Amino acid sequence: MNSELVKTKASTLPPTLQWVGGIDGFLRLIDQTKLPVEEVYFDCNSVEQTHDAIYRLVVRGAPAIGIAAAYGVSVAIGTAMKEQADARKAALAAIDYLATSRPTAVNLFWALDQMRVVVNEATDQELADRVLQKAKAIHEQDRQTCAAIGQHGAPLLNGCRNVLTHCNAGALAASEKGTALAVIYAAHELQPELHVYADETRPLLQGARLTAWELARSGVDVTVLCDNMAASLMQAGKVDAVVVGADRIAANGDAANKIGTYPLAIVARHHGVPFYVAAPVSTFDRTLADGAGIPIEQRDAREVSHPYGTQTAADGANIYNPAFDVTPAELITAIITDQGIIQPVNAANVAKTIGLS
Ligand SMILES: CSC[C@H]1O[C@H](OP(=O)(O)O)[C@H](O)[C@@H]1O
Repeated sequence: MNSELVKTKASTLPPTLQWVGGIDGFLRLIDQTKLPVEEVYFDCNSVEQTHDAIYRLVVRGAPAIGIAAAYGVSVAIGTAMKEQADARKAALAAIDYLATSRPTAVNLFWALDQMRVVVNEATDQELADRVLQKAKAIHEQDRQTCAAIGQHGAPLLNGCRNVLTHCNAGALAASEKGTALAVIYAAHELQPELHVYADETRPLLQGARLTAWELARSGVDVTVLCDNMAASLMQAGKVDAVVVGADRIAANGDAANKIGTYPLAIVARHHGVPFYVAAPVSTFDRTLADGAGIPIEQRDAREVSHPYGTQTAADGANIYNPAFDVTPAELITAIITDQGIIQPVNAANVAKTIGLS
């Protein structure tokens, strides 16, 4: 996409996900596998299409896949009604099926657990309507959550000129604004000169493709760099802070995020650069004492060996493709949540901020 086209684009972003119609409606997603070159939509008219959209990262990012899965339960009920099948049975089967789409982001399971409660409580007559209303409520709650994360986090970037981020934790990873980018958007409103370095984030390039697209469309000055360039940038004193998202945070503050986050935290600590994680309370997994138990998604080898269909790894080579890594709490300066700032990052402060339940 040429820079002129980007400059003429509206600063508002298209909705990451939206429900179209009533209880017999469908879930419409912007197809993130096509961005930034094509702005096209992927409609989920079945639970299988919803599961596929989550697995293929048509929709991605911890909050967004939770919201998509919630709507996926409504899609399953709509299908059952059309087929005159047992809608409650279909909804419960959809919840179990959608839980198999991706293992790391706890928001997926947090959302599905809430949907299961509604499905079990609703009468037959109110089932379809109540499930859809719950999915919409989770969607709306996330809008508020992202805004709160932005407001809590912006002051931490006071005086920062250059902020580095990894992957995409923006509007495309949530309902709108996102988590790490919500902080950046809020800081940018106060400091229009704020500049962002976006790690391209191999192998799927969420930073180059999605974060740069969001920020450029939103009028935030952004520079894309290869992941292996971040260390020398910090060594040169060109990074004032790092802000990233998270997919699952253990009770002691250990945080799973896109692969490549952990080395970024090490380098940031070595160079005295503040390292912030931004995440809603729904990203915390209270059942895990530390990050050792966080399931790490292993993805298809071809994402590494044949990026975008072009073979780059030699035949006969094995491929290692974990989608996430875990950054220990002691390397995180603060966790920015919708309920406030966790700093220093330890189990006591996590429990105080997110509550124990
Ligand atoms: C706001 S959560 C975003 C989080 O999710 C991304 O992973 P993926 O693109 O595989 O869904 C990445 O870890 C982001 O930080």
